[in-house]
Amino acid sequence: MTPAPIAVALDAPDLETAAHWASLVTPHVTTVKVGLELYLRYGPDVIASVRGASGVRVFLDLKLHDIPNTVAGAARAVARLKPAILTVHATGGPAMIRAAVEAMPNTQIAAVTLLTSLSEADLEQVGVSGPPEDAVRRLSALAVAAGAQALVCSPREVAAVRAEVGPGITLITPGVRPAGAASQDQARVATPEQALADGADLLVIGRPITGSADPGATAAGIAAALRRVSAATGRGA
Ligand SMILES: O=C(O)c1cc(=O)[nH]c(=O)n1[C@@H]1O[C@H](COP(=O)(O)O)[C@@H](O)[C@H]1O
Repeated sequence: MTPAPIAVALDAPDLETAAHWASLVTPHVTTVKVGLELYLRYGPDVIASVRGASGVRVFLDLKLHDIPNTVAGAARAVARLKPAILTVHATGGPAMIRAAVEAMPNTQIAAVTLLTSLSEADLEQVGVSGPPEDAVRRLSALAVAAGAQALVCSPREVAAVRAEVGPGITLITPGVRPAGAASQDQARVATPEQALADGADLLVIGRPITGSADPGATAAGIAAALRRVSAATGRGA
């Protein structure tokens, strides 16, 4: 069975747990994601540990956000780890995004538009007013013009982003919750099936898989649901 276009967020407090989750889900998904919790605790070695023998694609989610010179240096520092994807914040602006792209020619730089944990009211508080979709579209166009090959947005905006940037850009959606699952600290969410049907190329899913009693079986179940969407729509998986 072809693995599904899912990046499992390995947000674990220790390396053994993260590596165990990775081994359970890798038969079913294309990618695992290492974020700030693991990277800040264990450093660069964490990448080899979760990649393991399977050689699964590793998405390094550091969400870099600084002046262009500092981001270029940080990107050069992690380039040797050969992650498939590295995140930067789109609000860092075009020069910062371009600095990351130029520093990591062998990694897809993914620009995070507006965090999926922010509601419309939260966005208003930080000065982003109006429908989130408008700002997400604007940041997406800016990031792609600066050389980003991938974008991170909520599944609620993915169709609008696809219309904005066309087919060649990888669209990554966290904020994914199977029907009936708690949204936890995520605000702009949709189901895996909806995210894929609306144009997502890679679904980031963490706690609904890693917090379940059997992460391997849960990942397999979501992968099967995505295959049914693909069969019906011709999209993904
Ligand atoms: O860049 C990300 O991956 C990301 C961007 C975003 O806007 N929202 C978001 O939740 N994420 C990450 O996606 C994962 C979502 O995890 P769950 O909420 O447990 O499914 C976490 O590791 C977040 O750090």
